[in-house]
Amino acid sequence: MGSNSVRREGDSLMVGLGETPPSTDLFAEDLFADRVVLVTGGGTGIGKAVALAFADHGADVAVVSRNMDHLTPVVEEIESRGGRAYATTVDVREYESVDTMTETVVEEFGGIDVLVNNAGANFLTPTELLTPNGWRAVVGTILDGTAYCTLSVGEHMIENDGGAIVSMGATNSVQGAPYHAHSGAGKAGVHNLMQTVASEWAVHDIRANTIAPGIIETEGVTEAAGGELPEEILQDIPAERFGTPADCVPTVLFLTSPAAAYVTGGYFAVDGGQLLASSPF
Ligand SMILES: CCCCCCCCC/C=C/C(=O)SCCNC(=O)CCNC(=O)[C@H](O)C(C)(C)COP(=O)(O)OP(=O)(O)OC[C@H]1O[C@@H](n2cnc3c(N)ncnc32)[C@H](O)[C@@H]1OP(=O)(O)O
Ligand SMILES: NC(=O)C1=CN([C@@H]2O[C@H](COP(=O)(O)OP(=O)(O)OC[C@H]3O[C@@H](n4cnc5c(N)ncnc54)[C@H](OP(=O)(O)O)[C@@H]3O)[C@@H](O)[C@H]2O)C=CC1
Repeated sequence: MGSNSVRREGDSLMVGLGETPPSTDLFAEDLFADRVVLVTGGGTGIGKAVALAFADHGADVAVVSRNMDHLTPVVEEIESRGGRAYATTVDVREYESVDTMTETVVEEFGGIDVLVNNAGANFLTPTELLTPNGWRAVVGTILDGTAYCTLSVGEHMIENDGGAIVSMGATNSVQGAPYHAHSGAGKAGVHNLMQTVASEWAVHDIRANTIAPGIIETEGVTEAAGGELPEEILQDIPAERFGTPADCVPTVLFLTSPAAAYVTGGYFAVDGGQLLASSPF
């Protein structure tokens, strides 16, 4: 436990910088009962943790991405826990593919109440070596993909009188950093898009927020970083550890639950303090 953690005798939960407890210790079991949740990129990393958590709190969960091999185990895991789940493939860079996905999920579950735009892509490269195709592969996934899913599912939410959207941004969207030209610009676009959607679609009872993970240990980010996350980065993270997918889960659940009924257009860093400037002294 860190020195700034608080624990009273007999408490099971810390309120300082500690390990994030499982969502089942934090939220009501039926928080998302009768709700349908769509998680893009829901077969791996953060998306997988989020999809499983929604199911643990009663939601019917659709997981979508390009590779069914990523999705099937998540469906099986949710079903083995007694939940309802569905998977279909999509390439979020293609609008037609996204629209088919939306129709398929609506047909399967009867609607979509929550959209989690989690599908993402990244690799680190000096900007002068970034090819147009490399730019498109990453920005197409992050920004076009988030926009396409938001437009397609949003149309459905407007018809159905409301919903909640959460998009995965990243801390690199507010602070440029070497080798992040495509990823940082794409994530900045995601943040701005969510603000616009929040302002326009409040009238339709739709909320939209952005979560900005810091560095969350997943296979995806480790590969994007070239195979290893350099330990030196920890010097810039006040929490003194990398994040885990479980650290991101409660913020996603909170923002898409009725507890956040007055929260829209926001930007929520889940980064162990990574965005804070270090002291020059
Ligand atoms: C330090 C800690 C920081 C840590 C970082 C801090 C956090 C940052 C915030 C974000 C973090 C994350 O998103 S982490 C999540 C990362 N997860 C993922 O990336 C999973 C999905 N990724 C993918 O599918 C692939 O990696 C990706 C390349 C993006 C897309 O695959 P595709 O099959 O569509 O594309 P490809 O045909 O392989 O490649 C398309 C073009 O991109 C180029 N390209 C591909 N990989 C390349 C590479 N490593 N370097 C240069 N260029 C590359 C290719 O040469 C092609 O260009 P041409 O040669 O010109 O044709
Ligand atoms: N881990 C980190 O440190 C950080 C992550 N993030 C963001 O969090 C989100 C999850 O990342 P993380 O869990 O780490 O990484 P992963 O690589 O595990 O997740 C990316 C997911 O996106 C899916 N995906 C990629 N391209 C497409 C596409 N074109 N169409 C549909 N699905 C696609 C992948 O599935 P498939 O291959 O089956 O298509 C995969 O499930 C991403 O948006 C990422 O940018 C933000 C900041 C930091």
